[in-house]
Amino acid sequence: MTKKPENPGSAGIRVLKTRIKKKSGLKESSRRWLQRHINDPYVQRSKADGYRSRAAYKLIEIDDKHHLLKPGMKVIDLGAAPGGWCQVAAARTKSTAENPHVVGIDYLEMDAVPGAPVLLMDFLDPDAPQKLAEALGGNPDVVLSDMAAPTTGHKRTDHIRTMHLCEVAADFALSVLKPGGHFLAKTFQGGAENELLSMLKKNFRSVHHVKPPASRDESVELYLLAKDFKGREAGPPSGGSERPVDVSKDLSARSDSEGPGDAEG
Ligand SMILES: C[S@@+](CC[C@H](N)C(=O)[O-])C[C@H]1O[C@@H](n2cnc3c(N)ncnc32)[C@H](O)[C@@H]1O
Repeated sequence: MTKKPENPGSAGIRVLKTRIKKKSGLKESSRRWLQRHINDPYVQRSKADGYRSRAAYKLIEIDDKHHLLKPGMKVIDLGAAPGGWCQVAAARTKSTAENPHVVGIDYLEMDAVPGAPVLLMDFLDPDAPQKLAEALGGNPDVVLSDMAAPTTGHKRTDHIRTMHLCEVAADFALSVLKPGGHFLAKTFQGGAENELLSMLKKNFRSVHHVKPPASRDESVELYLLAKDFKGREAGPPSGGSERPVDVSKDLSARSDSEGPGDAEG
């Protein structure tokens, strides 16, 4: 009888476990992080299912509930590496290597995902919007952003940087989305995001926060989901008179579970 080949994911987890044992010099906090990572059921599942990241399940869970991705849709994935969201978006929109309609961008190199070419560049580079439009060959139906700024260890700084990425992503979505399109972006709880929410509410028919089960309870991470873009003829993105938005009301109104704590990567 032939021996069943070992799942490459299980091998990876075994290597990590050995490293934790061997690296007695590892800082306690890093040891705890690694231990939590390898014991995480989503990490184990992602290895078994062939996903590049546990983050893939966040998009799967959000899409299962809110129905954003459909076959044939054009999708832009901001902050794509290592590629979990690209894999999910390509599979659900039926984007293929021959006819790709999912395009990602990240400044970190990653292995190619069939059906989802990824631009190796900083999204904050002024040329990025043009390059993304060229690579996609038209306007997207969905703009996804899982971008997170590299952590500095200073929570406030990390928070401000990631919120800035979310705001730039929202401006981009407003300038490229097709009418009826959707925008999903990582954000953090407790930020001064009234202005952003107000701008999204003017331009989309439904805006709320979601916290998929795969997003760790102890993480301040949340996703902003803006559905059904009204279209650019609805007026300039931040034009008109602004009305104050009660963020706490918005958070409690969302349908998914939530939990306070640190940001997750
Ligand atoms: C949480 S990871 C994304 C995980 C991804 N959704 C997945 O499923 O594999 C965040 C990514 O955002 C990228 N990122 C952060 N700032 C960026 C920027 N200015 N331009 C491009 N990518 C950026 C990081 O390099 C990182 O790979």
